[in-house]
Amino acid sequence: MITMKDIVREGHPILNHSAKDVSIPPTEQDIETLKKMIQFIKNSQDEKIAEEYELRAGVGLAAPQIGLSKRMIAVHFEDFNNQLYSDGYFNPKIVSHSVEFTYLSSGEGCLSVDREVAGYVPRYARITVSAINLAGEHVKLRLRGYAAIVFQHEIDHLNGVMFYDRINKQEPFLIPEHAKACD
Ligand SMILES: OCN(O)CCCc1ccccc1
Ligand code: NI
Repeated sequence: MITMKDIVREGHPILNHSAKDVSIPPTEQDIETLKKMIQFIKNSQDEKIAEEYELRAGVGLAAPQIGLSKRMIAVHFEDFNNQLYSDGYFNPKIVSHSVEFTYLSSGEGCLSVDREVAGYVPRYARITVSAINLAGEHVKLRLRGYAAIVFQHEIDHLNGVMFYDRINKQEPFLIPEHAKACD
């Protein structure tokens, strides 16, 4: 099982590099890895397991965070309408996005960043993501609000981008233009 010792922390170069596409169809090993990533996220949200294994709660995970420079992400969370997102994706790609931006008023954190970084992280308010899910289906996800934010945070990891790279250095709490808080 994946635990915090497997999570790569900022400063490790893999977090600043673009990851490689997974060859399709994914190998048994890629599928196994993605299943373990989903399980880690679920475990991190289970009070007992998280306490027992000292897991930091997360809503998503990208393969570079476990030292694998491959375009794979896992998510497990409910959005503000209680819609559950729980799956793994190979080669997720943002194929279109809104002009409008959104952001979490509480800012963002990251399992690979052991410190608070204050400020708003501007993200597209709506995105369309094409990907291959764990079941091997080509899917097209139309995401908005919190779901759009989580997926952008994870896809950023595949491109070597950390959430704090997007915070306005001069004015961290500057409201981005055409932006509305998502919470
Ligand atoms: O990359 C996964 N991660 O570090 C876990 C937290 C993900 C996250 C996503 C959106 C907003 C806040 C935090
Ligand atoms: Ni992260």
